[in-house]
Amino acid sequence: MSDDPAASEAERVVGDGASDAAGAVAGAVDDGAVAPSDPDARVSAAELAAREPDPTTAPLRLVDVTKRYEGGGGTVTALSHVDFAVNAGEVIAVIGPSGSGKSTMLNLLGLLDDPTEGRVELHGTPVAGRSERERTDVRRETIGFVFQDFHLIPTLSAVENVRLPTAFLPGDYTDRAVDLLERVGLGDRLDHTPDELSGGQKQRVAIARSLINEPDVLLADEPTGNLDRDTGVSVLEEIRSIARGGVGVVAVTHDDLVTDYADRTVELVDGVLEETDG
Ligand SMILES: Nc1ncnc2c1ncn2[C@@H]1O[C@H](COP(=O)(O)OP(=O)(O)OP(=O)(O)O)[C@@H](O)[C@H]1O
Repeated sequence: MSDDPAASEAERVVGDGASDAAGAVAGAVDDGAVAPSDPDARVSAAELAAREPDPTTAPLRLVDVTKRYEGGGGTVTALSHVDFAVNAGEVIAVIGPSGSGKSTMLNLLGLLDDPTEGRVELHGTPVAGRSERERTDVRRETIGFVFQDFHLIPTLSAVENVRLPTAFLPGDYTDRAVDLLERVGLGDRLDHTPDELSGGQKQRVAIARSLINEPDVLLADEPTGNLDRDTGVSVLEEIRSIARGGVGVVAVTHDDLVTDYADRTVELVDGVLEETDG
């Protein structure tokens, strides 16, 4: 971690990995239709991904994961034998009542905590056994984070916020940050600070920032929690478009709007994961 609070915030929420994000994001506008020559066979990329998920290549996967917390009040089983794979191109909503294990699941997917039993796999490779440094690197290279309250640095402009995770890397990522902001419709707000942006615009900046490392998976914690319905819709359209570009998205939510936009919804009930019809 850096002593610079702005850089530390960037490390906390997105890490500093970098490769060519712009190309992937530029390609994320297609809505995923394939096989156009046969309309009856037309199917979205997400449907394809969801239809035949290959666990051995899923970007991120929980395998028979149980998570227990030991505390003053005894043992709490927050997750029980959870199997879950995030496939490229799909948006998955995770719902469930308070205390059902959603945050615990998101922390495990974000490699921020370890399961008590079972394993977390990245592209078929277990995460366990990696050093903290390796884990941090792999998190930065693989996973983007989006939060309900955006986690933007108030003193920095939109461009500076987006390129912040690359602060420790050689080279200048300004052009890429600009590309990403244009991609999310903020090409005319590049120099605005967060307090000069609407809630939806702030979330778009946060989404652009989450993509600067070209992640395979986007983990979103209540991404529409602070947005009105119309703004939520436009942010969800953006998230779905990003997924169609090949990113797997997991959104923990209480918002029915998110489940409307999800390709599938899973529900946690007392730490047990169930697939729903939604
Ligand atoms: N560090 C901890 N120590 C002990 N128990 C914990 C800890 N973190 C979570 N728990 C317990 O694990 C269970 C799952 O918590 P979690 O935060 O994952 O639920 P949640 O579904 O995200 O809830 P909410 O919707 O209210 O945020 C709860 O019973 C909670 O009290």
